[in-house]
Amino acid sequence: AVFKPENVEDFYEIGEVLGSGHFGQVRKVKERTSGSLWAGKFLKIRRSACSRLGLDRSSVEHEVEILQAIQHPNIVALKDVFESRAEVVLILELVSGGELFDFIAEKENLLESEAIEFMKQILEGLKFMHSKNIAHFDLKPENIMLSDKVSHPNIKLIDFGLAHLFNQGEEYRSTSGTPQYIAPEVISCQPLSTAADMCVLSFLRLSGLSPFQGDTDEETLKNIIAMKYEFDAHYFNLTSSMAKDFIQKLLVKNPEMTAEECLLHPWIKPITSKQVARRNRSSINMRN
Ligand SMILES: Cc1ccnnc1
Repeated sequence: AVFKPENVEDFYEIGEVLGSGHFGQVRKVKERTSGSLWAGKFLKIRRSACSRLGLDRSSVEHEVEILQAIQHPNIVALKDVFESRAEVVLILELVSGGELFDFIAEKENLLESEAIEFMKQILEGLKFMHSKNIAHFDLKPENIMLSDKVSHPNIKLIDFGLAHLFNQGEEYRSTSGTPQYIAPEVISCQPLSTAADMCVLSFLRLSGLSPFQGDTDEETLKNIIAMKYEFDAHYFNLTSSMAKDFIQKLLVKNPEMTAEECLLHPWIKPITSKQVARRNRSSINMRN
């Protein structure tokens, strides 16, 4: 893919750092013509095959290809791509509501109705991605952001650096990801699928916890393989049985539900008014 060879600063005024990660930096940028605000993701590109620093260009092309393939209200939008000598800059939709993680952490009790609203939006984004045979593979609280700082923000999935587009019938193995949020099949090197995105998701949303958190990374990985987790009563005593049922159906080696099926689960899509009432009475203890 050819990216714009012009200098990004001719078109955008570079602002404050918003975040940084394995890839490089994300900075707030202002488009000079319109004054509109965006997020510039500055990726260092390897200059030579043997250098370890930076990303190789093909992985950046891959991330661009994936972002161009999925335009959805719950997935960060890609507007433009610039390339200079050693850097590629993705101009992304500015997501300024912070991480869902922090929003949840600040809450004493997250009402199940609030958790469900977040879950629904995440599932809509995942359902759309999975319908295009794309799995995120690095789904964790830091990569689930909120569109803006309002009372009912929209979910935006970001950072598709590890995402993968499945070609028909292709088997894909990867051991990248973040230890405490990795799905079991990733660690046991089984063929991956979009189900990996589903596995840890629900538990996280409800409690802001990684269900398998061990004292060290290998301890955590062992827990995941053993699928050893318990509903720590301290956190889940008030959670409705529907919510627990929802989690139990997902937090298994082969998650029983796809994103699409999750959206139909009674916890998310209540059938009767009684179910709605029961849900609104319960809340979820947040990790304190
Ligand atoms: C960190 C980030 C990424 C994408 N858009 N806005 C902010």
